[in-house]
Amino acid sequence: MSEPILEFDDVDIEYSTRGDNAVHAVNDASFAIEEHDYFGLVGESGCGKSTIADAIVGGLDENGEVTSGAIRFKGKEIQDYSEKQFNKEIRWKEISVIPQSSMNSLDPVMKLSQQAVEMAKYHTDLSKAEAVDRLRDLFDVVGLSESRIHDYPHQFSGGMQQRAIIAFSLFLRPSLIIADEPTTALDVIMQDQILDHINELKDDWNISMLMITHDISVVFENCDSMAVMHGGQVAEAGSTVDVFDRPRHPYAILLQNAFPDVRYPDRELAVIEGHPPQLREKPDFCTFADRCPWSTDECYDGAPDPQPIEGDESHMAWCVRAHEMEELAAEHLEKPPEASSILEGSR
Ligand SMILES: Nc1ncnc2c1ncn2[C@@H]1O[C@H](COP(=O)(O)OP(=O)(O)OP(=O)(O)O)[C@@H](O)[C@H]1O
Repeated sequence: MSEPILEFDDVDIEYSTRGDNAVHAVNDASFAIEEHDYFGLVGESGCGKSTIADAIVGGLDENGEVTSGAIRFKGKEIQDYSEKQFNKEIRWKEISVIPQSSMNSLDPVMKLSQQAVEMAKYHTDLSKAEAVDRLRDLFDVVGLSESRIHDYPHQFSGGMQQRAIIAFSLFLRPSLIIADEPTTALDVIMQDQILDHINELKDDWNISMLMITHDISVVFENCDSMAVMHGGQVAEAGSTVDVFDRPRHPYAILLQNAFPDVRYPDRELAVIEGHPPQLREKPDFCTFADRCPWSTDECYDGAPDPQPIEGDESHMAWCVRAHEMEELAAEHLEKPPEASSILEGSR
C-alpha cells in the first residue's frame, strides 16, 4: 500500500464559546487517506465532518482550533500552519475544495475564462492563452462544452456551475480534492452524472479525494475507503468493501439500514432514535452509547479505543464490543444477495 496522502492522528478540535465551556466538535479522530484513493466521510448532521474538512484547509472559524493530535499532508504536519503559509504552500496547488454550493464560488461579474486567467496569474507561470486552454481541457473533462468558457456564471444552470467549480478545483492540478456535499444542491440525475465525471478523473489524473456526505450510499458507490462518524467521534474506518460487508460499530450497522435503496423498496428502514450529546467537555465515553441497542456500562467508562477487525489494522471500529457485534447484530447484518452490486463503482 502507498503512503497516506493525508493522515489524522488522534486529532481534537474545539470551538471556544462565550462562557467557560467549549464545543468539543472532534475528539481523538484518526484515519488515513491513501494516495490515489477516494475516501468518504459520512455521518449525521453536527458530527464534525465539515469541521474536519475546514481544519485540513486551515479554514476553521475564528473560534475553532486543533487542540491536540496531528494532521499530516504528505507526511508534513499542517495543523499549525498560518493562513498565509497555507495559502502559499497548499491551497489550490496541493489541496482544493469543491464547496457544498457553487452559488458563491464563482465571481458573477467575470467570464469564466477570465477567472482562469486570474487564477493562473497568481499561482502559475502560464500565459493567458495557456490558462484559457487549460480551462478548455477541463471543461471537456467535466462534460461542459468548450464553447462556453467565455460565458459568465449566470449563463449556466446550477448543475453546469457545479461542473465549472469542479473544473476550477482541478485547475492547479492538486493532489487532494475535498468535496463537501458536492452534489446536495443538484437533482438525482445530475448528481449521478457529476459523480461519474469525478470517478473518471481519478484514473486520468493522479488525485485523491475526501468526499463528505450524509449519504452512505454515495460513499459506497464512489469511494475506495471511508470513515463513519457520530457525535464528534470516528466510529469505524476501513476500505469501503470492509465497512459495507463487515460493519462492526453499532452506528455503522444501523446507518446502513437507515438509508433508502431503490433496489429494495419494500425494506423497512431502521430509524436511529435520539440525538447525539452536547459536547461541552471532551467526552470520556462513547457518544453513541445512549442510543446504542447494545451498550453496556463499559461504554461509559472512557472513550473507546480503536479495535482492529479480525486482526486487520486497516479496518478499525471504535467500539468496546466490536468483536461481539457479528453475533449481537446478526439480524441487522443480513444483506440481500444482490447488495454487493452497490459497490461496483468503487472497485
Ligand atoms: N464556529 C462554531 N462555534 C461553535 N460551535 C460550532 C462552530 N462550528 C461548528 N460548531 C459545532 O461543531 C459541531 C460539528 O459541526 P460540523 O459543522 O463540523 O458538523 P457536520 O457533521 O459537518 O454537520 P452538517 O452535516 O450539518 O454540515 C456541531 O455541534 C456544531 O454546532
